[in-house]
Amino acid sequence: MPSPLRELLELMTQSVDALERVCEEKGTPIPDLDAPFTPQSEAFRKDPAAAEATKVIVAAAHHICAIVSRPTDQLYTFVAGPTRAAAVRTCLEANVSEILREAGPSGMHVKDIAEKNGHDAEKLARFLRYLATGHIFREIAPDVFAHNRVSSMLDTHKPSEEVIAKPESKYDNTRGVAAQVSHHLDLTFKAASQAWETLADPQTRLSNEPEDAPFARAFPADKTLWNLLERDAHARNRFDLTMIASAAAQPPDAIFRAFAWETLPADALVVEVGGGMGTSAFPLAARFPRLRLVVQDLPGAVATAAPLWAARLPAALASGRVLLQPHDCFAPQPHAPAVFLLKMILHDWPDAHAARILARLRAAARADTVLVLVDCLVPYACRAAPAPAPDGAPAVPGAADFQAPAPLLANYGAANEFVYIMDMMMHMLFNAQERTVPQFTRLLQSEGWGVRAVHRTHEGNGIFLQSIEAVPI
Ligand SMILES: C[S@@+](CC[C@H](N)C(=O)[O-])C[C@H]1O[C@@H](n2cnc3c(N)ncnc32)[C@H](O)[C@@H]1O
Repeated sequence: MPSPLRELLELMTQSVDALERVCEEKGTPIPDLDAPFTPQSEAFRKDPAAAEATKVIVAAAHHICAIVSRPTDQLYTFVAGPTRAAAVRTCLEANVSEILREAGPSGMHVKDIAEKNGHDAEKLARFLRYLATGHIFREIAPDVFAHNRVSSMLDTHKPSEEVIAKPESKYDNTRGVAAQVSHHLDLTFKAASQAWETLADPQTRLSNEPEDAPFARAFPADKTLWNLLERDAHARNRFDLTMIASAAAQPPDAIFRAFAWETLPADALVVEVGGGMGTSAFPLAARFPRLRLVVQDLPGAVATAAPLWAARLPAALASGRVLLQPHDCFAPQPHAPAVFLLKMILHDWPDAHAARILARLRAAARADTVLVLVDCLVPYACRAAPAPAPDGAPAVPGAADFQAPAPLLANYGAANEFVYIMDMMMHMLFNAQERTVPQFTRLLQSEGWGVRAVHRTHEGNGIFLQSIEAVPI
């Protein structure tokens, strides 16, 4: 009987073989860790067999580390979270990425980096060396650092002189990942520092109110992230870019697979609740110009979104096909559309609040209204049979999690860690959560919605921004 270590190694070997085979057939190289990211460097992932092989390799590699590492070393991969985060934040906000991009593949001595950004060279070298040890940046000669594929994600692609001179507009008009990292390392990081204090306090321990989240303890004047974003235009802009980055992490046509939009009649009304910058509404309006779309959000978000629409799809607003509407999702819903779309909305709210949002939509819904939720679907870490459908009804298509081959963790372990990271972030920021399919099912049912189908895609690992279709019951 082979040991788990051998079995994991065997899975890894088979997956490396499969990955190399697909990459050779498709002409999509396995990326070079030492070269900066390009969209082409990730092209191999589009193939489902390559994506599956990648997940198994990552999950098996981490699982093997957990078996053979000293337990304290393994523990410290988590204990060191704040230290790791602080090192990334330092290099991000000290504009090291922009400086190193301009230096090119031969890199730059840390004294020259410090000369440009005005920081202490010795300290910068230590942060950079720590990150290089985690495969973020490279130390290519003593104290000489260069980008690699991972560190290049921190680059805004703006001139270093500009971001050093104008830090407040550093993330404006960027493609988003650096802004997303900045948002998390600033607001989420500070909120996370208060997670235990919030749970230790009997006043907040059992509360699920957003005003009692760790965020509120870190930012007592604002209480919620939404209040902070309404008063701080820089933070709002950076947050909106995080949504654009999340959308960019998905294939551009992902929203088209969330629901069969083509089955809607001409002039059908789609209301997107909390539509933000239109990461879904833009592609929908462009591909289905006969649909009518109402994109609702808080006034600050609508004000930021309006010029984006005016620039990208001016005809949509001018013709009245797309309406941007300031609307609080806790207020009565004024429309009875063919489809309500909520993407990354319910994960921002604890159950009681999410139920109130769903109740407003149910009260406004027609008998044939469809509710489309796009959110993460959290898998269990263990092997679990799909939850039985209520009253012996047939199982909901797509409800079962994708499961990894044994002895990997059923949820593909570290390969899917991002969904648990997001779940923790939702806790820190909002007292909210990502949900399992059974949790969504119960929540929806409590407000008169029945789950009709779950749509999972390989690109999202069956987890990231998948969709649930629900109908009035
Ligand atoms: C996580 S973002 C998702 C944005 C968008 N659906 C997307 O996927 O790009 C959540 C959105 O909910 C909006 N929001 C927060 N509170 C709201 C409320 N009470 N009513 C309506 N929208 C709200 C935020 O402004 C933000 O744009």
